Amino acid sequence: MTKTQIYKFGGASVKDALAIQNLAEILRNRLRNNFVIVVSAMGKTTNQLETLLSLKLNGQEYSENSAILKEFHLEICRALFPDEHVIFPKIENYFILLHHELNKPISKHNYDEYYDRIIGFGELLSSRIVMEFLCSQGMLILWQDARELISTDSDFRFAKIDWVRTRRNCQSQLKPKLEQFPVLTQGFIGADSTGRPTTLGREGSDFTAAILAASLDAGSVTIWKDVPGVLNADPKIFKDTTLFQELDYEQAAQMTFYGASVIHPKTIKPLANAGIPLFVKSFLNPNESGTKIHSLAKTESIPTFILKKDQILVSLKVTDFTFIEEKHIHLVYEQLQGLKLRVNMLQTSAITISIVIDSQLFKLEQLLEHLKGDFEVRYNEGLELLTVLHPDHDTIPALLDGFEVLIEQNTRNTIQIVRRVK
Ligand SMILES: Nc1ncnc2c1ncn2[C@@H]1O[C@H](COP(=O)(O)OP(=O)(O)O)[C@@H](O)[C@H]1O
Ligand SMILES: N[C@@H](CC(=O)OP(=O)(O)O)C(=O)O
Repeated sequence: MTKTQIYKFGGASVKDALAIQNLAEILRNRLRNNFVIVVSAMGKTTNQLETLLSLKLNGQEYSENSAILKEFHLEICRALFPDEHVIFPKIENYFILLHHELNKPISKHNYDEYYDRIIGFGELLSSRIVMEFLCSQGMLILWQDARELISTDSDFRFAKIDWVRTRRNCQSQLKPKLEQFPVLTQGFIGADSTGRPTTLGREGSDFTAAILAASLDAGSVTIWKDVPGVLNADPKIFKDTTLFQELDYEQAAQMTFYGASVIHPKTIKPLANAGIPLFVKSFLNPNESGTKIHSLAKTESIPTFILKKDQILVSLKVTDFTFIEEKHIHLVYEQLQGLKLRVNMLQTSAITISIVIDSQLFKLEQLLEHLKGDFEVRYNEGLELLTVLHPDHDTIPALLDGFEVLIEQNTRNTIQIVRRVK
């Protein structure tokens, strides 16, 4: 039997009717049995659902935003389907369910669980629309609710995978279907052991594709993007980028760790462990080879630039005339872990620990609250963290033109700079 192939289509590849028609063309000659299609929410739908949530949290009116989101999906459907198509009542139905959920009470304390009940509607809507469109184009495909496959713990918004149960679900529920038909499902969403919806972290649909691949012993995963493949920098930010034809799993994992957003950071590990190749290809030029990420004996080291925006630099100074010791670092990490915050950069001096973290709703105030008893705390928001892997030192000054550098860290293979626009 041929091995399963997995295609993942992200928000940009399903952002409007033309994009969905293009997706269908990509699939037309490639589709076969043992084929899983994973889709994300359309365009910026997840951000819009986050806006709905914050309006609800602040007790503000959200009905207009919800109406705009519904109209966005209906307009795409009007361009793809005849008026009487079943998709229209289905969309109505999803919005009734969404409002039913939004009518429930929300607070800071149940926010994460509430978030996961709401945010997955983007994927549910897009997967229905794409599935119906593919069927209307003569491609018979089964729709699968990913929450029946992706089993997680109850760590809402950042749920961790229960690999044993997920594998069991995939083998017992998905595999028999795949022997007959291609299956389309949602990225990003799962459910805990009691069936409550969970999500895998923003941009987690790439990770879903990798989880399904590992659980099905798949032959390959292809993620379709609006770029030619993995480049040595984000082409939306940097000029003159170079395409990697191939990358070793480790190189790719390192790039994603520092924030190369083209692939979700958790995607590489399950694929590397199972030796499943990952292809990153352009949905705009689907016949181009893109980037193949697999096990390589020899790797190329060209300068690679990664920029993370919305960073916060927190400086923690000891107040009792001691010097920084392991116990201080331990304390800081313990608080960060409790708040599910990752350190993007750490620097210590005699009396100060400096950490760089992503800006996240509520998190900074909670962190400051927890640490103010042990440290004198200062922070700077609105910063950028620039990481250069395999730096060519001549190019660095140009990257700092017009910026103020707050901290900098150099190793032989990596430079990290926290900068702010002057
Ligand atoms: N090193 C890189 N190579 C290619 N694209 C990159 C890189 N770093 C960041 N990107 C950005 O990743 C984007 C594609 O990822 P993403 O927006 O998450 O896709 P989708 O949501 O459609 O799956 C590109 O449009 C590009 O701006
Ligand atoms: N829709 C979710 C999950 C996701 O992975 O999306 P995308 O594939 O468009 O990055 C998000 O925006 O976070």
